[in-house]
Amino acid sequence: MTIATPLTHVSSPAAAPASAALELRGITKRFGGHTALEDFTLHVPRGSRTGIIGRSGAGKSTLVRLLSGLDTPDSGELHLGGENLLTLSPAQRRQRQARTGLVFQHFNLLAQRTALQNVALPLEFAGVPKVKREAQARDTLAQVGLSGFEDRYPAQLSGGQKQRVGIARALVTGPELLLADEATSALDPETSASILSLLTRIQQERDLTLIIVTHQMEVVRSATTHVAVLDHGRLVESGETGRVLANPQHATTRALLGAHQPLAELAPGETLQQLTLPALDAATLGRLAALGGRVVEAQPTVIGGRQQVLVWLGVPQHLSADRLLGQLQPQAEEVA
Ligand SMILES: Nc1ncnc2c1ncn2[C@@H]1O[C@H](COP(=O)(O)OP(=O)(O)OP(=O)(O)O)[C@@H](O)[C@H]1O
Repeated sequence: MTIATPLTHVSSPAAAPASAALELRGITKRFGGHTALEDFTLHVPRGSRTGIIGRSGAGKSTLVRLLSGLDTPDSGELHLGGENLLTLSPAQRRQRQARTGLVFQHFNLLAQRTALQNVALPLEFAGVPKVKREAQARDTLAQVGLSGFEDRYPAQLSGGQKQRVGIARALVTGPELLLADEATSALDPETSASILSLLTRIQQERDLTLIIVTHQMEVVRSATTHVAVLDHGRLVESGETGRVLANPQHATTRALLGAHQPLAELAPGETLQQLTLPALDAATLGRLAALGGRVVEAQPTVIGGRQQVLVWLGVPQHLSADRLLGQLQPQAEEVA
């Protein structure tokens, strides 16, 4: 059983420190009494494809809003290209953050504009003359495989084609950093794979830094060089993707990998449920037994600075996760 010590850098500690495209230091963001990000520190190497993965509620969207300048942390430092953006005036900060290209889950294309006009929009905002911006938009559409689609409206494009337009729009201003927020979550697996290979090719050809925010380990596995695992607003594990996936140290990483599912231990008629509990005490075990469930495996973990127990349960097939949670309240906090 291992309790991971959160690493603060995605580069290997043994390696010479790579220069950072982006560095977050001790970032905390609260909403009222709720802490969405806590003392979050992350070093994103220049020229890497870094995945940031976490379950629902881990803090991914909060992080994306901070990185894209839509929100400000309560404390901490956000260095882009070696400069702490949080010490700049709002206007300077907006100007610097415009160097980050954003790719969205739901494409965010303007329905009344053609593909070409959508891609040209950031250049229009930047005051680039029409002929020049349309030529640049045409070139960028060609780079994402959409030559011939310039005059189509979003409603005339497939999901994958819309996302290609979204990527072209993010690239047209020549950003140093590309931030893809769940960019393939709305797509079928085949289209998702083609968008990930496009992002990988573009990152390599343009030598930019790509950050992929996702809840899917498959995306991390297929498209990233580095990964950071976010859980309850904290960084719990990070490093080179191959190393982390080959030897995940934290229970959350293992749960996301699905690599640590003791299916072999299940009895006929049982299904596996995974819960995080504050403690595995006699009262909880009693409630479980009354429901016909049993503990298959348990391991200690630390979530949000608190000691917890990650428990795999064999439960009767008719027992839904919701009912299980309801019966174990207040002990159970979540179903993974
Ligand atoms: N504006 C807000 N006001 C209050 N709480 C918020 C706000 N935004 C986020 N939170 C809370 O902060 C935590 C992190 O939310 P966030 O949306 O960043 O998670 P996420 O990892 O993006 O989840 P998902 O994958 O479900 O979108 C959650 O507990 C959420 O309820």
